[in-house]
Amino acid sequence: MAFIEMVQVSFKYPGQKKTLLHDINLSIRKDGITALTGPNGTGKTTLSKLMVGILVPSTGYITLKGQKMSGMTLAQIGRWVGYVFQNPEKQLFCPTVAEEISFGLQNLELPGHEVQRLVKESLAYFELEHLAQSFPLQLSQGEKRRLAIAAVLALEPELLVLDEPTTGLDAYRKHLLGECLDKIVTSERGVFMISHDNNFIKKYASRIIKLENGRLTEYVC
Ligand SMILES: Nc1ncnc2c1ncn2[C@@H]1O[C@H](COP(=O)(O)OP(=O)(O)OP(=O)(O)O)[C@@H](O)[C@H]1O
Repeated sequence: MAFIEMVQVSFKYPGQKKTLLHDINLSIRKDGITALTGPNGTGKTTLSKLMVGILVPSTGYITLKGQKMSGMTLAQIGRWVGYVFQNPEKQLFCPTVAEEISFGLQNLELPGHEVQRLVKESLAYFELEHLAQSFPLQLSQGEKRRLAIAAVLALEPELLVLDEPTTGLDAYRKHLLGECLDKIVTSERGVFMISHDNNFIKKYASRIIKLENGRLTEYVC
């Protein structure tokens, strides 16, 4: 069964004349790394926001684990699907880097010592230990992106959706991110990423889809 299924989805922003996405049929399984690419402004971010319930289709419907997403709250969807925004500042809101990672874990009601262990592990993996007590919005762009990814990943979502995750990362950190995505896939979870980074896509994606003029095309890797 597909993890997320988009069926005949079309989308138009309120107040806009033009329909942005037309008759999208897309099945996302919980395996491998799917990359979504395509020209600027074609609606990739919009499509990803529909996939995670932030936006609602104008026509058509989306299912998550076989259930219609329209009947679910964002909190219910968020238990299974993690979303990392294109602009990491949109999701950083805590007073310190360490709290940014612990916030979601505390909401899962894990014991305190387990939260501390997971935060320490995340900080070490994303090389943010020296910034643990810093104010997130004062970090560099690359550090903010690493923190946004770390905070979502710590929650171990079954599907991780990332919008342009390599922006602001140097070659070494892209390599670490790629390894991390590979690890997610080997633990039977899935990754869906929007990216213009062709080298990164070629190296890590197992499936590439392209959005152009509001319609999807699929390429076999
Ligand atoms: N809230 C909104 N209201 C109206 N129009 C919007 C809104 N958000 C995005 N758009 C428009 O929808 C179109 C698609 O935007 P979107 O960000 O989904 O494209 P994208 O393919 O992800 O672009 P990029 O590659 O530049 O990130 C753009 O023309 C954008 O201006």
